[in-house]
Amino acid sequence: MNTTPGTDSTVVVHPDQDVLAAATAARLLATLSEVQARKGSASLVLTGGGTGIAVLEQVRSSPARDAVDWSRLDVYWGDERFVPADDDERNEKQARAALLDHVPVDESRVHPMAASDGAFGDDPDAAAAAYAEVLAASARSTGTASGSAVEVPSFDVLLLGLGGEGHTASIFPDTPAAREGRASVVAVRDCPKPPPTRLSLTFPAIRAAQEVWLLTAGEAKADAVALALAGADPVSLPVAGARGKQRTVWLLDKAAAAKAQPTH
Ligand SMILES: O=C1O[C@H](COP(=O)(O)O)[C@@H](O)[C@H](O)[C@H]1O
Repeated sequence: MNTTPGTDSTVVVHPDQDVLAAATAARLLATLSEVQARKGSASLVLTGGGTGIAVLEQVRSSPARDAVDWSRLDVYWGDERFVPADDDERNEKQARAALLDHVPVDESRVHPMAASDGAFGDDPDAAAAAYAEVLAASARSTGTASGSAVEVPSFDVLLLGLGGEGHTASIFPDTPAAREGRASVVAVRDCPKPPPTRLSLTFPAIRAAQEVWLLTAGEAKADAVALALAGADPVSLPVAGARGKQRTVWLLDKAAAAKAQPTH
């Protein structure tokens, strides 16, 4: 199926989660190496979640892994669980175990969000403000995304997962984060999915990315996918509000795509 819910949106459906993860890893390696060939370096925003981490594991084991020059890649996160640095729930910890500890990234170009036992202590608002400043500083050195409402880099590829209730990054339905229009990063409390306290990019930051890729698998996501592709309100279904400046690509398995309406 290949639907076009917005001008440059594409839906790609794979038979199952294993094929989805392997094909998305190949797509990611090809895209990042092409961006590096064109611009010299590339930037990637990582997601947590089952499919996002499975993609990183597939990148790690790919024979084409070194098509990307890992030392010329800036790495950011779209959201983080605000827990101690060594907590297994941390998106950074999972991404490092899946990929980043196994490739020669330049640590000065890897930009994790703070942990709850880090420099800002147990203050998620201070941690969010600090990450906004990290993004603003990167934007000042590499160029702010044109037309962006917030000062963030023009991310080349931004990966997102989604929850069955419609959250993406850590923007949950009907929350202040879903209405945020000025900040690039916010603290999120009382999340319905644990852990309850998180940090998240906002819609203006997500929409500064050139390409947004929405990755998900399984029938538990099918209703949210179908509603988003049908044009749901992003406040009540945040994943409907995630889009890239150039492209928005939905990368799904059959079960997650099962309720979506193809346009051709
Ligand atoms: O908590 C989170 O969940 C979502 C989706 O995860 P999944 O395991 O249901 O696919 C993820 O996108 C987000 O980054 C993460 O913090």
